[in-house]
Amino acid sequence: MGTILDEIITQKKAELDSLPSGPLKADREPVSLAEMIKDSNTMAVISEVKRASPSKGDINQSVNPAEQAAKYAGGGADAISVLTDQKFFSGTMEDLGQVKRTVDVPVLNKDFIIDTRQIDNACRHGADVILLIVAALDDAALKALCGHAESLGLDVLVEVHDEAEMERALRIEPEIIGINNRDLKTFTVDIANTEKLLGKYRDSGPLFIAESGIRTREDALRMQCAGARGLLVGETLMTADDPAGKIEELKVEL
Ligand SMILES: O=C(O)c1ccccc1NCC(=O)[C@H](O)[C@H](O)COP(=O)(O)O
Repeated sequence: MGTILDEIITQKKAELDSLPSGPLKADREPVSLAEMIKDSNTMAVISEVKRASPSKGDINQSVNPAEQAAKYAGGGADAISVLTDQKFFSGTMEDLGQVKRTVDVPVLNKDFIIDTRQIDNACRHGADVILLIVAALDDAALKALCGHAESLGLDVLVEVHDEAEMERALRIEPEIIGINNRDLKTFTVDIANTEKLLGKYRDSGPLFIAESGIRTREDALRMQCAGARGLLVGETLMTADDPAGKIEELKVEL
């Protein structure tokens, strides 16, 4: 039986031919996530708009993405991540556009990108950063998609979960690597995964972001001690009574 990632990628392939085409916004100047992280003296908190997920089902279906992003920005979010996959996460590209029109910080299109047409579409909707998941791509595709995004002025967050993926990611010399604490095959979440990988790779060059399962200031401190420069936080913020206050709690000093 295939994994959820296999299912999602199959769906993405089926959607490719119906993606809109047309001009890219040639005059726009994407905001750099890497520069934002480098300039910050606290952990960068990439705050996610996430209505639902395969592991949790409904999280916050009634959210207004623009209002949520404004709350995040008010709490000092360094970037906003928008999950745009419709079938598995109940997101849309329109969510991304709304968020981009609301905030000044970099906006990440969090989706399952396997083709340059998805990157073009992300660019059209105002993305500053795209995600490339190493587990979903072979080496040639990873390199080509990264190059395509960079040619459009977009930053790339390259996501890994284990050592083999880290070795593959490092070969393309990315500026930012996200370590996902969620195993996309089993849905097990353990923030010790970031500690384990950074124990070996923290001085290998990229800026590291700890992704998934971050709930408390103590978690943030653990990630900071491990060598991460930022956090990607979804469910904790989407279910918080006071998302801005939660972001302030997670923004630990470096
Ligand atoms: O969240 C899931 O269930 C999921 C399942 C399959 C592929 C990706 C998935 N999540 C995407 C993410 O990486 C997270 O939304 C992100 O890291 C935030 O995680 P969390 O703070 O635990 O909501």
